[in-house]
Parts: sequence; structure tokens; C-alpha cells
Amino acid sequence: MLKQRPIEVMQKWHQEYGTMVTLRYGQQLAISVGSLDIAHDLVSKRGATYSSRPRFIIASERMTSGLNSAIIPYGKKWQNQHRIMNSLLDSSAVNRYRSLQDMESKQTLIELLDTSNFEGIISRYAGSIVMTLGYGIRLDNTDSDLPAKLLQINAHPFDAIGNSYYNAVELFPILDRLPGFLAPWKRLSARVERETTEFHMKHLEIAKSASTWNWVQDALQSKTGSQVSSKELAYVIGTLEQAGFEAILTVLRLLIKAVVLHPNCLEEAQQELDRVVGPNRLPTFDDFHQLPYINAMINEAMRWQPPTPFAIPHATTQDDEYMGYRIPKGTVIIPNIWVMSFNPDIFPDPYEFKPERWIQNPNLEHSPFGFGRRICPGRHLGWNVIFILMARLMWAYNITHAYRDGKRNDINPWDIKLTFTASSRPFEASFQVRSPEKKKIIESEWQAVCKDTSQILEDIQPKKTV
Ligand code: HEM
Repeated sequence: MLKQRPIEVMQKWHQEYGTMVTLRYGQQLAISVGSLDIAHDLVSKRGATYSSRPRFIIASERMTSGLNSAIIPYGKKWQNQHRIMNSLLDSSAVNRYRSLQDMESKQTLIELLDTSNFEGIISRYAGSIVMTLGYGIRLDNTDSDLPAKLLQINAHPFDAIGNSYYNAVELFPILDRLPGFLAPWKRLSARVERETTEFHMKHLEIAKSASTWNWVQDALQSKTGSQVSSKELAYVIGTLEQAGFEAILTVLRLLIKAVVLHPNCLEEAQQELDRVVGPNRLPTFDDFHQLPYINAMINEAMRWQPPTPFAIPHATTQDDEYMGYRIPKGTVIIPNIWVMSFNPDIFPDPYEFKPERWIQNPNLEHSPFGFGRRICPGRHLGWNVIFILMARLMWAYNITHAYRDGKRNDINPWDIKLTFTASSRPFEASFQVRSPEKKKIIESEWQAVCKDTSQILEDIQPKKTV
């Protein structure tokens, strides 16, 4: 059962007061929006007004030099960074990255033949894809500490945003003028800033001197990318690495949990895979449109336990009026994805994991990637990386509860770490290959696939026009 956490308190307020709940803390006004239509009306349709972020003195200005694309205000700097990110992540760019995901998902399949300890394995998968694209650095085994480091670097600013002690500084910015010995956050922020900058700069340099294509080199060849400073570019790519890695890992873990807890859904997915793909080959990206149930599972997982329950709060840059209400400049807008996801009028039995609802009603809508101009730029890559691995895992394996000393390791579906993001706490699962024939296919596919990072990057770089 859910416990009363701040997120559920807000849910109660929405049930009591309706789809828009106004909160006031100090001088700051915030509106939690619990309806998809209203979020679209405001954030998507009135993008010129609703695309900034609240001022984050500690998380943005101090900890990340005002350069973390996800939390900087709307304006020229964000537009430049957005242009760079978009050219690396629009759907045509993302389609070129498929061969890398093909190889990495095959490695994941082969690793699971020997162990069910999936956490390190999916972490390597997600980390290797973003680090290879970003910098040409492949993680070919689970020993690398880079995935853990990416999580840590990403956590610093977002933990600061969720920290009520630091929020006092955001509410009363005058506190930030206190001398260092009375303002301990300054020392901590300076350390975080140093570590984050060193981490991103180190990888930027590696990527620059790499012999093959990567995101850094791609960006440097563009007009905008060549005009921003090295430090800013290091942060743009670094933000993609940390945000992308954490989000992909969170959704993969969530889907594995959903599959273990809902064997009927795994069975349905396997029937679809057996029908469309058959026993003699792995699923590929070409099967995407013939696998609606797998796509419905991904949709439903992100609805059932939204990875970013409040998106990232937006802020208004001018006064506005909506349905007779005045919304002043500087209002924080919280697209409350959590509340939207559990609306029983749109999603009956909202706490149940029911992929079939997306098949029964193809017009069903939700928005796990946020809204408007700040919508997640990594959504196409994220979906592909998750789709191909889940399709292959469910084709190849039965994924069930783990047993220890004959006793089933039960999983509490709602054991979630809820901060700025919602991520399932570690749990165990068992992966058993579905047949000796499938094992052979996994082994032969892994043997045949090109594992040479340089060759793969060479092939996926944009083709020059002559
Ligand atoms: C796979 C699941 C993912 C989910 C559920 C997700 C979700 C989100 C959400 C809700 C936002 C905030 C949008 C808003 O402000 O309205 C966001 C922003 C962002 N995401 Fe994702 N994301 C995912 C994958 C990725 C990937 C793979 C990358 C990078 C490769 C990425 C990079 C970013 C960045 C840079 C932003 C900030 C955009 C801005 O402020 O302009 N995300 N994401």
C-alpha cells in the first residue's frame, strides 16, 4: 500500500481542490497542474511564457555553473544548448544509433545466460550506450565505476532542489549573501561544481581526441557547438549523459519489476513475440510497429510509476491569465505527472499495471517526457534503447521471482525511492533462457555482431554530402 508521502499529500489536495492547486511558500507562488489538457494549454501552447525554470541558486548557479541544460532559465543560452542537443537526438539522428543498441543488447542477453544479477548488467547497457555516443567510451564489462559516477553527479543538483534546508536559500535569496562560515552550502556547492566540471571536462577531452565520431565531435562541427565555450559544451554533453543514463536505467528496472509481478503480461508479450518474430531470430527495430503489446508495456510502466513525477518544474516569464485566474510572472508551474497518471476517469484501476488499456484505447494519452519547449530531448533515444532490450529479453528469457533457500523473494511494487525522480528500490529476479535453441541463437548472434566501437561509430556518423 502507498504511504503518505509529500507526493500523495499533493494527490489528496488535487482530489479535494481540483486540477489546479495553488501553493504559496514565502513570496513564491506555485501551481500544481494535475490535468494533461491544462498542462498542454499552458505549457505546450503558451510556450513563450511557460518554458523557463524556477531560479535554482544552489543546484544551478552554484553547483553546475549555470550550465546544466535541464535547470537553466529559458533564454539565449538554453536555446543554443537546445539546438546542440536536438541535432544529436532528433529522430533521424537516433535512427542511426540502432547498430550500437543492437550490439549492446546482444551483450546483455549473453551476460544474463550466466547470472540473474541483472542490476549491474542493465546499468552497463544503459551506461555504455550513452558513454559511447557521447565520448566514444565503451563500457565492455560491468566493473566500470562510470555508471555509479553518472548517478552521483546527476543526484547532486536534484537532491539540492528537493532539500528543504537548501530551499530556504531559494525562498530567501538574501541568505546567499551570508559569508561562507555562516553559509555551509557554499562550500558543498563549490566542491560539487569542481567535481562535476572535472568529470565532464575530462570526458570532453577524451572525446575530442578520439579517432572516431562522437557527440562532442559532432557538436564541435556545428555552428552553435563551435561557438560555445569548452566548459559549456562539456556540460551540454555531460547533462545528456547523466540525465539519459539515469532515466533509461530507471525505466528498464521498472519494466523488469512489472514483468516479474505480472506473469500474465510476460506471457502476453511472449505470445506476441512468438507470433511476429518466431523462434529463429531475435526481434529487431523493424518489428517495432508489429509489437504493439511491447510498446503498450513501456507506456503503461511509465504511467504506473512515472519516472519523473513532477517533470522538471517550469516557470513563467510574464504575467498570464487562464480560465479567469491571474498567473503572475515568476510562478512555478509543476506539471504533476503523478496526479495525471492516477486519474481514475482516464485510467480506471490506476494502481494496476494494465498494458492492455493502451491497446483497447489507442487514443489514450499521457506525457512521461514532460511538456512544451522543455519536453525531454532524449525521448526518441530513450524509447528505442528500452524497446529493443525489453523485446529481446522477453523473447529470450522467462523473467520471474527469485528464490533463496526455497523461499520466494517477494517484491513490494511500491517500494520506490521518491525524490525528484521515482525509482524502484533494488530487487531480485530470475532470468531463465526459454529454450536451448534460443540460447544457441543468443550465442551465435553475439559471436557474429561487430563489437568494434570505432567501426560502429564510423558507420553511425552522419554521412557527408558532396
Ligand atoms: C527514457 C526515459 C526518459 C524519461 C521518462 C524522461 C523524462 C524527462 C522529463 C519529464 C523531462 C522534463 C520535461 C519538462 O520540463 O517538461 C526531461 C527533460 C530532459 N531529459 Fe529526459 N527522459 C528520459 C530519457 C532521456 C534521455 C535518454 C536523455 C538524453 C540522452 C534525456 C535528457 C533530458 C534533458 C537534457 C532534459 C532537459 C530538457 C530541457 O530542460 O530543455 N532524457 N526528461
